[in-house]
Amino acid sequence: MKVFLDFDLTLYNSYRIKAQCKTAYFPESEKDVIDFYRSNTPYVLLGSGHNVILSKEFYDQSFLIFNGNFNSIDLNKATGLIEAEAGISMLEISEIALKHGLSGLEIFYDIPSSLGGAVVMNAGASGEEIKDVLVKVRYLDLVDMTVKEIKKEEMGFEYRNSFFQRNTDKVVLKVWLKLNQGNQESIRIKMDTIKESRWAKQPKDFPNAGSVFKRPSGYYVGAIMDELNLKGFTIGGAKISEKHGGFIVNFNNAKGEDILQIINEVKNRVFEKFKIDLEIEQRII
Ligand SMILES: NC(=O)C1=CN([C@@H]2O[C@H](COP(=O)(O)OP(=O)(O)OC[C@H]3O[C@@H](n4cnc5c(N)ncnc54)[C@H](OP(=O)(O)O)[C@@H]3O)[C@@H](O)[C@H]2O)C=CC1
Ligand SMILES: C=C(O[C@H]1[C@H](O)[C@@H](CO)O[C@H](OP(=O)(O)OP(=O)(O)OC[C@H]2O[C@@H](n3ccc(=O)[nH]c3=O)[C@H](O)[C@@H]2O)[C@@H]1NC(C)=O)C(=O)O
Repeated sequence: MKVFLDFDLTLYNSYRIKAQCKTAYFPESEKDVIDFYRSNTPYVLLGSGHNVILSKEFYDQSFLIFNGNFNSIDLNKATGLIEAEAGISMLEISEIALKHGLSGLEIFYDIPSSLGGAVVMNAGASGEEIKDVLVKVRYLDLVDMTVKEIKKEEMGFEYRNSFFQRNTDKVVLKVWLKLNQGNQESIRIKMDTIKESRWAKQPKDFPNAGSVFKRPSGYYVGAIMDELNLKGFTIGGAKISEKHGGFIVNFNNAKGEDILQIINEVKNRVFEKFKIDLEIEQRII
């Protein structure tokens, strides 16, 4: 396992917020992950850092960062079963599925995430979610430091919610997925089409971490921002994207605090006008 002291986290969070941690660990195997939890507390876990707001400039905690490592994968083309470690990126795994003519991960081609992070929050787009292809998960239970397995049916998946979202003392180590035999050309077309439509709608020009809030029942956050005239609303180096109101972008050296202040203001104004209590999707660290 690689270990770094006084580690700069700027390139490890997709908002590109400048922050440092005292120690950063990059595991390469399940043993590395378990060893880390045996010897280090308190801690922060980052998959690929695409769903976090770093609220502090310096962290005393140790960071365990997967960042595309801890990514071994086994694939059985005949059965469509994939067994992969939690650190693999969804981009990599969707490209491997494509190469083997397996369908089911096309939407994840453009969802920046680790496999573990995607399972934790039941990531999805275009009406599909990771739960649709999930079979089971192997995880480290920090309560008794044992490794356990849980089947999809026992994970109580909901929109952007899962057993792991509700139990943050469990660490996803390995994931089993079941894909369908497909046609390589159709898989490629679906991947490209979804990516194209997302790039047309979402801000890709400034660092961001996707949707800030969950969709409130019966509403779209972007449409609410239009109605409240909040697009472009700026605090410090952060602003609500003019392109998609559901995103906050870092356009000029934003601090985590800038993003949190925008969130606060948006929550207040939305509650005032619509009596909706917006729920944050991103993790504040
Ligand atoms: N649809 C879209 O376009 C986008 C979606 N996203 C979503 O955001 C998420 C980003 O994933 P990722 O970048 O990996 O997440 P992050 O690295 O941003 O981690 C976010 C939190 O998830 C938890 N977590 C991550 N990995 C694990 C794991 N292996 N086991 C247990 N908990 C874990 C940790 O919380 P804790 O330790 O507190 O449990 C962590 O603080 C995905 O769900 C992705 O789909 C992000 C951007 C755009
Ligand atoms: C980006 C994420 O996921 C995204 C995912 O990519 C897209 C596409 O499937 O659907 C969700 O966004 P979303 O609810 O904003 O959906 P979109 O399809 O982008 O927009 C919904 C509707 O709002 C309208 N809209 C959008 C933006 C805007 O500024 N104004 C506006 O009116 C659009 O025209 C559309 O009719 C996911 N977000 C959540 C929280 O559910 C993420 O989770 O980080």
